[in-house]
Amino acid sequence: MQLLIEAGNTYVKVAQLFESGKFELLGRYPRRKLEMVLEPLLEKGIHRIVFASVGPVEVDNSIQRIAQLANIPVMQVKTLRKDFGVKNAYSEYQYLGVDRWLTLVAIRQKFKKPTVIIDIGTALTFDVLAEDGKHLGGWIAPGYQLMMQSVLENTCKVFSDREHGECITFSDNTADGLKNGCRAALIGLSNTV
Ligand SMILES: Nc1ncnc2c1ncn2[C@@H]1O[C@H](COP(=O)(O)OP(=O)(O)OP(=O)(O)O)[C@@H](O)[C@H]1O
Ligand SMILES: CC(C)(CO)[C@@H](O)C(=O)NCCC(=O)O
Repeated sequence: MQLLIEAGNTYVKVAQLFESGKFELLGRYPRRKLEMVLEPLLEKGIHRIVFASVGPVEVDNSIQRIAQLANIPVMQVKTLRKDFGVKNAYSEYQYLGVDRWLTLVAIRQKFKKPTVIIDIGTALTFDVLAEDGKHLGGWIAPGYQLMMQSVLENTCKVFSDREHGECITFSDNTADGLKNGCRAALIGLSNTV
C-alpha cells in the first residue's frame, strides 16, 4: 500500500493507494496536525509515500523526516516541462504549482479534450488545456476565504459569520453582503473564461 499526500496552503490531503488500484481518501487536515496524523498510519504496512506540495518547505521537510524515521521510501512529485502528454505553458516550468500540474495531467489522461480547469481552493486557479495536451496558461485569483479575509482585515465595520450557503442574492445585512459578494465574484470570474 502507498500513502499519497497533497500538501496545499490550507489543508494537507492524505489518501491510501492499494495494490489493487483502489484509492481511499483518509481525510484533509490542517498542516499543524500532519505529524499526529501520519505517525499512526505508517505502522500500517505502507511501502512508499508519494507527496506533492505547494505549502512551505517545512511541510516537505516534515514529511521527509517522518518517512525517514519510519524507514519508508518517499518520493516528492515536482512540476515538469513536458510529460504524460501535457506540455507546460510556463517558460520557467518549475514555477507552475505542482497541484495545477497534476490536475492538468489527470485531466489529460481522462478526457483528451480541450478543457478549462477551475480549481477553487485557498486560491482560485484557472488552467486551459488544448486538445493536443498543450497547456495554454492560466490565472491565479484569491479563493473565497481569502477574498473575505482581505475585506475583513482592511475595513473597520465589515464583519461576517460562520454560515456559508450558495446564495448570491443582494443582501440586507453586512455578513450576507460580504459572503454573497465574494461568491458572486468567483462565479463572475468563472463565467469570463
Ligand atoms: N463550502 C465552503 N464554504 C466556505 N468556505 C469554504 C468552503 N469550502 C472550502 N472553503 C474554504 O476554501 C479554502 C480552500 O479549501 P479547500 O479544502 O476547498 O481547498 P484546498 O484545495 O484544500 O486548498 P489548498 O490545497 O490550497 O489547501 C479554505 O479556506 C476553506 O475553508
Ligand atoms: C496557485 C496555488 C497557490 C494554488 O494552490 C499553487 O498552485 C501555487 O502555489 N502555485 C505556484 C505559482 C504558480 O502556479 O504560478
